Amino acid sequence: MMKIGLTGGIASGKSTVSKWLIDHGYPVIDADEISRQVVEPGEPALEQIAAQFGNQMIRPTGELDRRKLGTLVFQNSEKRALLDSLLHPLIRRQMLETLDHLERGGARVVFLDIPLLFENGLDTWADKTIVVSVTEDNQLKRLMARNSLTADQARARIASQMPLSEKVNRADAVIDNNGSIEDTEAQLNALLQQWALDLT
Ligand SMILES: CC(C)(COP(=O)(O)OP(=O)(O)OC[C@H]1O[C@@H](n2cnc3c(N)ncnc32)[C@H](O)[C@@H]1O)[C@@H](O)C(=O)NCCC(=O)NCCS
Ligand SMILES: Nc1ncnc2c1ncn2[C@@H]1O[C@H](COP(=O)(O)OP(=O)(O)OP(=O)(O)O)[C@@H](O)[C@H]1O
Repeated sequence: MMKIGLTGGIASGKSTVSKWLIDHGYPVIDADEISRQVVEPGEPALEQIAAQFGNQMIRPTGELDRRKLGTLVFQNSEKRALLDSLLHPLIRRQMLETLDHLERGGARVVFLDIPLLFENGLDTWADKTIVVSVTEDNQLKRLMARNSLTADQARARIASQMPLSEKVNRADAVIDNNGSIEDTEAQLNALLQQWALDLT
């Protein structure tokens, strides 16, 4: 089974690319989605977050207050490291389980949509890597719009990751997502053909 690591900078367009892949029948393991599953009400990780970061991180509904925790960890790297140390082992374990399941099911290819692929050395799991890239200006604008953040808040989030330019340098292939979605889809199509991964 060929494993393709899919990454980029925050708000560079990974989810947009992932959605296209899923719509076209490819299996995608989404680390962000798993990171939400492991903190659902009743999960031990949610209790650990309450214990380490305070009960004010849990909403009256019993769910994690993602906005509040995000505001804290993206302006405090020690707190972010603490959160990462709680969640990353759980996320990794779930990803490995799903990989195993897909492998047993005879999948030919799987995409690993992982924002911190290079930061956490998970590119070693992948046969090839794709980075979804945008200019700093587009990244900032899209992140501010999507998450209703100020420019300073958005810059802090961008700064919490490896510079996108460095990810581009490490990638086997780069998708430029500055243009229209159709532009991006055309690049993906071409790449999948080049790598002989088209399903048609
Ligand atoms: C801090 C949290 C609660 C904020 O939640 P929120 O719903 O606002 O954001 P979401 O989870 O959709 O993440 C949005 C993007 O932020 C970036 N990001 C998230 N966590 C981190 C992190 N620890 N370090 C650097 N970038 C991160 C990623 O690019 C991600 O795609 C959440 O991101 C979280 O639990 N992060 C820790 C787990 C993690 O590392 N997730 C990302 C990779 S698996
Ligand atoms: N080609 C495009 N043109 C205009 N807007 C776009 C384009 N691609 C993505 N967007 C928008 O930019 C924002 C970020 O895209 P997306 O959520 O796919 O990024 P991401 O890399 O998955 O982000 P994160 O790392 O935060 O999960 C979204 O609001 C999305 O709708």
